[in-house]
Amino acid sequence: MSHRPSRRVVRAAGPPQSRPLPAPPRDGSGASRLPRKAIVFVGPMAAGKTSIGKRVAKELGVPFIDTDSQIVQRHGAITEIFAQRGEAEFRRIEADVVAREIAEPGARIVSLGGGALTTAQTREILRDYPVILLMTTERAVMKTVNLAKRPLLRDDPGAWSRILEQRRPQYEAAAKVTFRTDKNSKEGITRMIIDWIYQQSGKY
Ligand SMILES: Nc1ncnc2c1ncn2[C@@H]1O[C@H](COP(=O)(O)OP(=O)(O)O)[C@@H](O)[C@H]1O
Ligand SMILES: O=C(O)C1=C[C@@H](OP(=O)(O)O)[C@@H](O)[C@H](O)C1
Ligand SMILES: [Mg+2]
Repeated sequence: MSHRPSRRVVRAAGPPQSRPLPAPPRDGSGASRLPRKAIVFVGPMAAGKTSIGKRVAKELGVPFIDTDSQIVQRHGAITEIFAQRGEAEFRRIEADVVAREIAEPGARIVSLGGGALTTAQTREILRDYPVILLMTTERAVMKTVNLAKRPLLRDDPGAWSRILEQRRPQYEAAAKVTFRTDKNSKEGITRMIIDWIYQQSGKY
């Protein structure tokens, strides 16, 4: 039977802290304390999955994979895929890329697109993975989001909240832990996530 770690929600609150990023353990056990499989970032559009995922991977010294980037490399711009082939075809391509990247052995960070969990196959595969949900607010997103790259928001930025409410149950069911990216600096969030990953030692 697969091991199902208990869910824990970390609500980032309070002022940004100045503690440095956690150093890898001095006994050289850092790598052995990491999961031997993908650590997966999920969450709504522009919550920070790509940017925080990249930082966490760099700090841990493990590969970083962004499934949207993989799709763009193989199939061209996401806006073009949506416009010319439709969202259903995009989801099919996305599900294949996610399945392939998640199946690679060894510690690595895999950041998904915000709609990846709308595919049942992806939700099922992720049940036994350390899945980190990044959550934010429409207010915070509207300050930072690059609308040109996100076809679902481009013509209707207010769709962010409506889409989030539709998907929230899927995000919450998949998440083993949640971090708020609207309440902390990128460095602070990165540090908390790395702490959490090391706390998972031996679970995955
Ligand atoms: N505290 C924060 N955490 C994460 N992202 C932040 C934060 N503050 C600002 N941002 C910005 O928000 C945007 C998030 O975009 P991105 O990482 O592409 O999100 P996603 O991959 O979830 O769509 C980036 O431009 C990032 O620089
Ligand atoms: O939420 C979504 O349906 C989407 C999110 C995007 O990724 P980000 O969440 O990284 O912006 C990208 O996959 C595509 O535009 C569709
Ligand atoms: Mg992204």
